[in-house]
Amino acid sequence: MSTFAEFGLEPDVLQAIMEMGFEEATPIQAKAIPVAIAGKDMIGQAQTGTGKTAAFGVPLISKIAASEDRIVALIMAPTRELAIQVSEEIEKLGRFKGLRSLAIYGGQDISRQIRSLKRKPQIIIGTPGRLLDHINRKTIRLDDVRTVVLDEADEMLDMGFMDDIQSILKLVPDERQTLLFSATMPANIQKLAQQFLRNPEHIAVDSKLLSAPLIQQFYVEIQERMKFDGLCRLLDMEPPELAIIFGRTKRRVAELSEALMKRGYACDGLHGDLSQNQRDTVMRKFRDGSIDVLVATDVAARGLDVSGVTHVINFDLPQDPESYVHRIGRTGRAGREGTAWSFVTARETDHLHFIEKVTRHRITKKILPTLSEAMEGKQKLMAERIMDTVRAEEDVTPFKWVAMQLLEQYDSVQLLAAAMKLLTGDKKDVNIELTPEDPVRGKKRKFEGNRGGSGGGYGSSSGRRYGGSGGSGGGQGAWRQGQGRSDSRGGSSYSGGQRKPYSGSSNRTGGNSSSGRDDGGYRDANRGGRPERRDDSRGSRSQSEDFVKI
Ligand SMILES: Nc1ncnc2c1ncn2[C@@H]1O[C@H](COP(=O)(O)OP(=O)(O)OP(=O)(O)O)[C@@H](O)[C@H]1O
Ligand SMILES: [Mg+2]
Repeated sequence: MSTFAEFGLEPDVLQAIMEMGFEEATPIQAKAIPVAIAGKDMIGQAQTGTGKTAAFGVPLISKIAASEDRIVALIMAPTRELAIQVSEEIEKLGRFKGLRSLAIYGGQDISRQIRSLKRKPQIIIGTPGRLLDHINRKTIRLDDVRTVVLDEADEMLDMGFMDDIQSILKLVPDERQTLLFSATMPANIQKLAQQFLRNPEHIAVDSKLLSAPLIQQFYVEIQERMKFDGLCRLLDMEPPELAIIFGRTKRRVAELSEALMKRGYACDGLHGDLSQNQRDTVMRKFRDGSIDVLVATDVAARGLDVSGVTHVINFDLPQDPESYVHRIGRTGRAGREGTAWSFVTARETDHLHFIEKVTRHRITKKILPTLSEAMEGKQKLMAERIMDTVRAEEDVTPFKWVAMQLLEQYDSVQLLAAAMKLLTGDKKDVNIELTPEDPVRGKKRKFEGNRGGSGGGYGSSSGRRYGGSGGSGGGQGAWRQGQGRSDSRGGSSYSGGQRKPYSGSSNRTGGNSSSGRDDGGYRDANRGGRPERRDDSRGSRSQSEDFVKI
């Protein structure tokens, strides 16, 4: 099973899939779509970045009639950014059917959402806190819901949404289909599944491998106070196309992004203390390439799909192995390659080995690049940019006269070197001091990973590897995105990153996550700093278009 046509989808849905540039189904899609179309409950597990959204999105869209004027499908996701992203994918999938969907999340003006609800969307994609808010206000009724999807269900539980999810699910008729998706399935998910899924089919791809071959994983042993300079060296040596740097706490993220800006990097921070407007702006800047470095708490660890992320750097090690997998899974998506670096202090080496053990992946130790290696990397990049401009025969006429004058007076090498120094925006002399973080202390718990599949059991799936040697259905795991989705962002300043065209083989998986996130209430997973606050429901507005006709 490899092409979407084989699922017997209606032409409107097939056309949408083609326009999105999907040529072949990914392995999880190949397995999950027929089961979901058959109406069965399902627990779907596959590595990060392998198309789980469409795996539930395609069957969901297929089942809804455009004439429907009630809410018939409900998708729950842990964070606002994820709710928005999933709703965008659902919107694309349903475009030609003329369905309506609406993202409902905290931090956005509720009366605006209420107005949008009057347009009778058939599909709601929401974070649990705000959903419950609407249910209590009777602005959302779930009486007609026939399909429920829990995306990143383990994370929602981790964030303390169990009660909210239970309250919501109790209001959905029993005669429904429930689908649960994540890259990782820790033990607590079983509880939820037992309670709310009926004879679920366990669909897993490569469940034995929690590793991610398309993501190169490295770690550096480093002292806490050396981390910042180490980070700058890494960014200089291997200039990313886009990079996400994870910090443990909101304070950490705020300090770090400010420090990087001071040193001349195009970066911004994302954490739960920002208003929805600010969060939207940061994400937009990252997606369109006006910044290349996003510093974030775990609010960005789950599900976020930004094409062109070549590097993930764990400035602070995450608390859970699952979180590690989800974090690094922000790169190496849709068959592309990526690189993950983790900073590990001496007292955290045991924790790193625990992560290695759970993810069953060796993380290679590396030594930080020296100052001159880092400088060389940066200079190479500058040279490339200059050469690109020359090769592209860009019009530099207005600069030529002054250039000639300068060349008459000064040595050409001296001149070019000075110009490059200016171009690199090097601000190494800016003094930066970050508040130190305590070393991470792993939760003492037994990891159940994704081996906990009851019944059908995840392990029983043959663990077919797609791409590489294994091939998926049509061979060589050739699923990839065509032109339908932009994967190069115009105007991005970097070209030195190592984004490579899709090359197949990929296996990865994830776990749950730790620190701060979204949605309602508080959550204390951030040691050594203020915990990230979840702030779903009440609050500011968002400028993003929240209602999409699909
Ligand atoms: N069949 C396909 N062919 C090519 N690209 C695809 C296909 N299906 C999905 N994609 C793309 O792959 C990327 C990752 O998809 P998605 O976000 O659904 O992954 P995921 O499995 O949910 O990852 P995560 O575990 O991080 O949430 C997206 O950009 C999506 O558009
Ligand atoms: Mg996902």
